[in-house]
Amino acid sequence: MNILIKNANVLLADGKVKIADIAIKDSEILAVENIPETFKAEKVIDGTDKLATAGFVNAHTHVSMTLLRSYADDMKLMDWLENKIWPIEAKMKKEDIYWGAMLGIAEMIKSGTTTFADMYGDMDQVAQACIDTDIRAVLSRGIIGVAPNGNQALEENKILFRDFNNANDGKITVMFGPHAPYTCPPDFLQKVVKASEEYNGEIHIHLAETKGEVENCLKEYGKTPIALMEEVGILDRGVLAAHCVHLTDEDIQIMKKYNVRVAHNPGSNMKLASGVAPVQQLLKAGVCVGLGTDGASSNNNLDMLEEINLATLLHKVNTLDPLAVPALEGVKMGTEYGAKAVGLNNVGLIKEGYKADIVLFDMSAPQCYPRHDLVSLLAYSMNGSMVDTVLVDGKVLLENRAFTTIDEEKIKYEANRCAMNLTLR
Ligand SMILES: CSC[C@H]1O[C@@H](n2cnc3c(O)ncnc32)[C@H](O)[C@@H]1O
Ligand SMILES: [Zn+2]
Repeated sequence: MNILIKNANVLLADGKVKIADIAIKDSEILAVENIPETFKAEKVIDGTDKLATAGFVNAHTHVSMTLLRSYADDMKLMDWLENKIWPIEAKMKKEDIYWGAMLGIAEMIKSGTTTFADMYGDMDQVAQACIDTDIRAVLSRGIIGVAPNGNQALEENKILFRDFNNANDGKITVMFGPHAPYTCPPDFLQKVVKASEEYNGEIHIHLAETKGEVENCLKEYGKTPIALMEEVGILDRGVLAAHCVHLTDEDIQIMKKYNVRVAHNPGSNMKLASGVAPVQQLLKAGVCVGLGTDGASSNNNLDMLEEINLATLLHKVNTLDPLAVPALEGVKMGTEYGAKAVGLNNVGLIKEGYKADIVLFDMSAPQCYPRHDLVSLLAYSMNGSMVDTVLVDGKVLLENRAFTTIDEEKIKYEANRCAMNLTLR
């Protein structure tokens, strides 16, 4: 379908905001500003008083964990995982994964996210939710190598790859998802490397999230998690690494050498008291850093604009440098860099030839005045509930804050029913 977005404040690829039109042909942006006279729109969207940005890329989440939102708070990572999360996840059925994913996807679309990278079990259900909502996603089957079903989980990741890589008109891609070095020992990770070579798939993994993880890794293997991944061959495969909080200077050099892409999760790292990732050093070293929410049980929402805001603030207070992660850098981490981090080259910018994944923010609220600097307003003043219109792959999924294709009330009802049943099992 040909769509014309008219007269919007457009955040352009050079970081400047200009009033412009955007022409969309099928799934792609045909032109920005200089629209060909021959372009005939079948639908016109009025962008007056709206800010148009590329859709946010949530570079690391576990979307079905929306069912566990507010279930276990104020705990450290391993206590949270071992004593609350893993026991209840063991009771989750396919239906729970599906409706948890539908709820999370609805929340993400409504707050401007158009792509997410996910790692969980029963990923065929998450893939189905992506197909039913038409969001873009990079899916991996989370694999706990030390669990009795570790080998089976790896087989399921292969099946996920076969069934869903490039599915839904290319909107779904698949990676391999070994959970972490502390749940996947080196001999198991070598099997993952082999599978990723066989399928030509990249790897999504949690790395160096807590001090305890790094200390244990040094004790057991004499190497940091990053150095261990280099030794095992994981880094040769193309890696999306979640967290990367506790890094040495040598780790950062290794990450740069192998082009490891980072999903920084400031909200989750703060809530689980994991620490502050060295984002300024990573960016300075030329490492690609995107942003993620992590799951809704450690955040506790999937609002990427909040994550952008947290990233811009956290690194200033941590380094005592007001120039740490400026507004535009935060927005790029949530869009352009996030897209690269999850392995998508034509996503994350409003630019000719890029995928038409576009968000229009309603700028009518009092906190959008005065308009000295719209990027500043986006990073420091606005919030996800100002999202008015969302397009993914040139299709309008949200218009006037309402879904065009999915039933929000049904999703909330079913997800709540699943969550309540789950706690009774
Ligand atoms: C095996 S599927 C993925 C697995 O990861 C768990 N998880 C959620 N958040 C985190 C985190 O911050 N660090 C490590 N693991 C996390 C999730 O509950 C699933 O069990
Ligand atoms: Zn995670």
